[in-house]
Amino acid sequence: MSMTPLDALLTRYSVGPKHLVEPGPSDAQLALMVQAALRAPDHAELVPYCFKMVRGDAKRGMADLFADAARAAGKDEAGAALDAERALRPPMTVAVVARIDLGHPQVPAHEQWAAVGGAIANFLSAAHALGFAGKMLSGAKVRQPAIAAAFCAPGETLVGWIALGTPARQPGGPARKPEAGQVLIDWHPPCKT
Ligand SMILES: Cc1cc2nc3c(=O)[nH]c(=O)nc-3n(C[C@H](O)[C@H](O)[C@H](O)COP(=O)(O)O)c2cc1C
Repeated sequence: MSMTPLDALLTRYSVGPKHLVEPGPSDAQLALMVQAALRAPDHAELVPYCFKMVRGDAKRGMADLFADAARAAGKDEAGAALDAERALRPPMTVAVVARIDLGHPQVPAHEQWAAVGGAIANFLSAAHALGFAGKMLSGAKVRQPAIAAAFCAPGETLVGWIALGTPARQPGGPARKPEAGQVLIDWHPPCKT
């Protein structure tokens, strides 16, 4: 039975790299995820982001960067190996890079960040609708100069990485979330004094 679009939105939840197995998405499936990301609201259609696929030999290169960053942060070889493993484990990793135009005449930075968030959410929901799972991850690594420079041009920000693959465990339903009523509230105009 296929999932309705609303089912996909209501049942998506993050699945971490430990629980992701092959297969990862095909090129055609990745293109659908990116098309879904591009449907997110985006003031003035700035597209203030891009997705960088890490696959094949690039995975090893990212693992080396992660290991070097771990050593630079004072971790021992076991810690460096653990960080390298984070790059190698998921079937596929997609780096999310933001390009926020701080001087845009109409669109302030927070609206551009909202577009980035919408794109990430749509990307993950599309992955889920296609039978995959994933998790957006960041951590201090995104600010590590060598890692940031490896993924970003000047002025860009490394938001983090989406680990992607097939979920290995039975879907257990979405993570605990607030009731809708906690975030959907009636607005009232301020009282005139
Ligand atoms: C930009 C961004 C960065 C994130 N970085 C991390 C992270 O480094 N570690 C982590 O455990 N969760 C991180 N999260 C949160 C997870 O991706 C996930 O959304 C959270 O665990 C809630 O699970 P859910 O998506 O099933 O609601 C990040 C989320 C976003 C949007």
